[in-house]
Amino acid sequence: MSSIVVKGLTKHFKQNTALDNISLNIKGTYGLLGPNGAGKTTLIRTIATLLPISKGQITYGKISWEDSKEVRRRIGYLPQHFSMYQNIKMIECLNHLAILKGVIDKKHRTEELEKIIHQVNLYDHKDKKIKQLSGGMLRRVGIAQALIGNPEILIVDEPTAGLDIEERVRFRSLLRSIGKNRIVIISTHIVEDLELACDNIGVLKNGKVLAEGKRENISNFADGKIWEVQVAMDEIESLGNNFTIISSKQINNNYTVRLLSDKQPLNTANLVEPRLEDGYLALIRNDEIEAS
Ligand SMILES: Nc1ncnc2c1ncn2[C@@H]1O[C@H](COP(=O)(O)OP(=O)(O)OP(=O)(O)O)[C@@H](O)[C@H]1O
Repeated sequence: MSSIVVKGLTKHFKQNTALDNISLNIKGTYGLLGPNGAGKTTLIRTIATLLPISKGQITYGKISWEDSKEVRRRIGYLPQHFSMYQNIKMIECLNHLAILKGVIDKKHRTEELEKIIHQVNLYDHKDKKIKQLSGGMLRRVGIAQALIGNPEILIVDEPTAGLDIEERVRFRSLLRSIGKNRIVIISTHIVEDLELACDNIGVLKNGKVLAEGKRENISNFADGKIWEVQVAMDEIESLGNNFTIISSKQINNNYTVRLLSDKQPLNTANLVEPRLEDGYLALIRNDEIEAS
């Protein structure tokens, strides 16, 4: 499978630089991670051909983004804010979108939609009106419409925003299964979304690429810097003043605190294996130190 190669992409909105000369190699299930305003949506919308390229280039095998018609045939897109007509049945809605996408033959369309709604686990709800669906179901309808035409590239922007924990977990494994035979780009600022769903990660901040690589390579940015220590509740505040606390968990009267520090924070602290979230935090913190 080819990768999407982004080279020297730059995007300005008047004085605001949303993307600053970024280069990426997007393959497999690929997570775009970055804080608010990093440039994720701008990049995603550019890859989806919704924003023009003024500087830089994007290619996929022999296909260049200059030929937006060729690119669009290969892309399915679920935007951050996805909504549909509230008063029609979900299956009718998908049928309508399939016609708009050019799946004209009725038999073929019916078969394809049936396959897709099974794939996204919505078959039992196909006759419900859109307004009767939960947030998670609606996101899955969003994926269903993006899968029409069996695109080689699927792009999803903030896929789990507004979903409860159970729906999130379900949605991540759905993305994982869909990504087996195509490129799936997932943009998010929720690290857990990528921990399970993605093999490759690009980290953006302020329109720049901070790092790109396999998930474990990103985790390794925090190698030797993640500590776990047990403290009493009143010690947490002073720890927080001196170190970056990643998480804390109450166990009986004590707390197990996970924190980021270049040096052993307390004699009782143990070094632990970094996760993706830790590597991401280490990258962001390094960038802040360098910028100050
Ligand atoms: N249409 C626009 N006009 C002006 N500035 C814009 C526009 N779209 C994005 N920007 C700016 O470009 C930068 C990148 O925004 P973008 O939405 O791509 O970031 P993001 O990583 O998706 O953030 P979020 O996670 O908050 O959605 C921000 O500073 C934003 O204010």
